[in-house]
Amino acid sequence: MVTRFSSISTRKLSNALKILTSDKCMVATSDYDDFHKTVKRHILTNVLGPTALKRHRGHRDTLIDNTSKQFHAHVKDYPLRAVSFREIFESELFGLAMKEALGTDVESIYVDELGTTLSREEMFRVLVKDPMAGAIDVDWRDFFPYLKWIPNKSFEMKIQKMYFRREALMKALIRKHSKRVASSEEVNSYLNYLLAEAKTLSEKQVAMLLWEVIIETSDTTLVTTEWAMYELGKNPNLQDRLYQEIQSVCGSEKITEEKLCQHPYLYAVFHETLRKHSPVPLVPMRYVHEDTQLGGYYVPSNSEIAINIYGCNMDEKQWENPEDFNPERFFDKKSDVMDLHKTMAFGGGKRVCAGSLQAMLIACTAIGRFIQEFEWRLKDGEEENVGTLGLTTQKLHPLQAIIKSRN
Ligand code: HEM
Repeated sequence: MVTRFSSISTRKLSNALKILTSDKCMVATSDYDDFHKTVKRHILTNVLGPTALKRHRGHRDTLIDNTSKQFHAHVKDYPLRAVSFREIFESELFGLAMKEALGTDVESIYVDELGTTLSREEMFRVLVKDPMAGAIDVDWRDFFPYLKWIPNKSFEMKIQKMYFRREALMKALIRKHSKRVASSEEVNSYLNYLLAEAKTLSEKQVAMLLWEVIIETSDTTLVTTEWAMYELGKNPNLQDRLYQEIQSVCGSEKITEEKLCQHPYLYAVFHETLRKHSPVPLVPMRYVHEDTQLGGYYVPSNSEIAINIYGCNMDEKQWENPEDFNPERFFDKKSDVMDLHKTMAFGGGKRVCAGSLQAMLIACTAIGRFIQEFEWRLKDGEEENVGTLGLTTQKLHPLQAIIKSRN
């Protein structure tokens, strides 16, 4: 399975397929070689570390403003019709991802290898939707390893085609935007940084690193924010409590990233969403280099073990009534903006998620703004729609909510 994709990010994805479910929370030696250290440094320096996040602040504000504008337009045009939250927010997140990776949102592009022009929607499918679906696509031979010799041509061709299209598109995007860099337009992007600072990387590696930012920015933050809005739409009391907090801190001003630290209840909603709907339910396999004793277990060297985040976050011994959505369990007036690891949602250790701060900034500001400006109620029948789909715990049925402008 690992050979279906060959990237840092898809290593993460494909590893997750070799699932070893366990009701124990296990942590062991993770694979952490020089290449991995270097690329993690690059992504933190240019995209996800605190200084880089300051540089991309304008893009995040645009994302929230654009989403809010579209919700207002929806309320004006169709006050009684449910809004499709995902359609709007997903597209704005993709725009942010493209700006961080390439310096600009891209409306369409001609791809030589495919002999066609791809629209923004098609790019989203090739770069985000298809790889997420492909990562969990089932090859029946995985269940019967002794039948591996039987060809499964249609499956292999599907995966290869997906891979080819993604590579071709990334190549086209890089070619086009490298020209802008060469013509010395002032562009603040990961592509510029990699071309200038990471000269030892191959073209393929640059494409992989850029794609990693695009897929990761577009998916998990959407999953978290959509589940939070579902829970708040379902629980008017929790929604009111959050609204009161925002009103008392912000009054008539809009909630911003600077003000987040004055909103302990908003943080509590965020953490509780990560606990109950952990977007990445399984952390990539850890490779054990040495014989190890761990939580009373003997773990021999050369084994691979998985961490079941969902299991940890829904463990009855750790959490009272784990099925309940109850932000109170995280409510702490002294809560710290950096306190992102109250749940296991971002993994842990050297391989801990590099994008946790960005995810927190976007999800909390978005949840805060959407509650500040609208009252949310689930569309009839929506409450039962709690199924998930995919490698991350994306809502199977995109959230449908009736929203009412508060002013
Ligand atoms: C709520 C949102 C998110 C959740 C729950 C999440 C969760 C995770 C988890 C569980 C891991 C594996 C950690 C481990 O192995 O211990 C991971 C890795 C990673 N995440 Fe996130 N993530 C989120 C958002 C993001 C965003 C927005 C980005 C950036 C664009 C990002 C970039 C990464 C990267 C680069 C890694 C690999 C780190 C490494 O291998 O050292 N994540 N994430």
